[in-house]
Amino acid sequence: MEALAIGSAPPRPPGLALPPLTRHHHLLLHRSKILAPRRLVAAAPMDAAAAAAGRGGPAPPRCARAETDSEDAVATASSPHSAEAAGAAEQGNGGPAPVADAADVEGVDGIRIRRRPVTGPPVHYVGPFQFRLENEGNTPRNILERIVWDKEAEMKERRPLYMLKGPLENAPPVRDFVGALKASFDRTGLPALIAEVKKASPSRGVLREDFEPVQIAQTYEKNGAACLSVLTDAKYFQGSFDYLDAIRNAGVQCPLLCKEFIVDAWQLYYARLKGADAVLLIAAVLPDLDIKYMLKICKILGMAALVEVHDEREMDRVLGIDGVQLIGINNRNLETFQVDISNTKKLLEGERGQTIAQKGIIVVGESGLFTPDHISFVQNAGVKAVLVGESLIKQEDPGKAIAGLFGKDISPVSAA
Ligand SMILES: O=C(O)c1ccccc1NCC(=O)[C@H](O)[C@H](O)COP(=O)(O)O
Repeated sequence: MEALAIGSAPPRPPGLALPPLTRHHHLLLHRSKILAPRRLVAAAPMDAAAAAAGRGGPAPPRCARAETDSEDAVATASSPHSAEAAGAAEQGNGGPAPVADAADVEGVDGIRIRRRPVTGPPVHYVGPFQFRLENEGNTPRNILERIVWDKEAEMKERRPLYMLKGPLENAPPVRDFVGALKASFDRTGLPALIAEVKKASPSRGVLREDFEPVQIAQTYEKNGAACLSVLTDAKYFQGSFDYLDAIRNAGVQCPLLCKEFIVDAWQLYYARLKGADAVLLIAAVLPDLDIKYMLKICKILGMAALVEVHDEREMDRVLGIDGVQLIGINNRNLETFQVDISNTKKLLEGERGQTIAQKGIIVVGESGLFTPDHISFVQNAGVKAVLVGESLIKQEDPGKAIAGLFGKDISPVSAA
């Protein structure tokens, strides 16, 4: 592993040498006056002194910059190429914030998820209450956007990066995630299994009440999983970063994917620190420059990156990025939650499939795989690996369920 580019002394050591993204400058992008459709969504008692003085109480803490500019709704996006302008805006020396339409953001960066909640119209004060109006600007458009907005808020609470330096030096050695997938495919002739340690999900609620992550990981490994995917998001998936080191410390050898909603390079370092061998980068969430930047950090840390796409546009973006080894095609529609495994086939047809083959990229079919027919279908479409959660985790013994999913025993013992 290359030396980590992390310095040692607070508050921001020169050796930290992280590219600008870690500071997450957020470019003001959207000067929207669109207030409709309006809906009252929140009421909170106003600051008593302010009420007595006949003025509004303190503005909610969210998105402070926007609160100071109450006429403007702002959408923000995080990307290195926006950093310069946003940095100037943050320091108050850049004049008016650059203005662009939310649609332009998608057009330029290709991301579908707005990267920070816009605030919409100002708070209204009525007597001792303050009201916030719900509009398209301050309401997540889908579950992924909601998760990502919460994740960005979560990031504000994180420990500073320099505090990870010491523990990172003692992180367990990285395991070869891509190598394990290839070895499994060569051994079985079937898509390598990334089995997901997943207690709950936004679409299905709690999947397994008696959730013992270590036991589940052990039975997955014993029954032929090549790698494991560990959900670390607490709020929506009831996951935990602690599951990563718990599973490793229990002696499980399968490389581990940290299944997180990554919006900040800090999460990459933390994932490694907790024992991850790979991370998920979601193209709907991350602009190309962020993906490139994060791929570089993954390389420095020795981790693999599974870059996830949902549609042709995201696939084309990702195919334009050098150094991508693994592409995950997610069959779950983010708006409706419906899974349609023909999405995998659609995205691998024609020129895209050829480019993927030429580049030697391994494609992972993700979500909604329940039967041997499903596995055959995505294998015929061109995947070399599958990421499976629900159909295994809901079974009494999730490990034994692997043979049912593949239509045969794929455990290493069966091959011996
Ligand atoms: O699983 C969800 O409900 C979900 C909702 C919003 C964003 C992501 C979501 N899932 C993450 C995944 O990618 C799946 O856990 C993974 O592909 C396994 O899917 P499945 O086999 O269908 O459990």
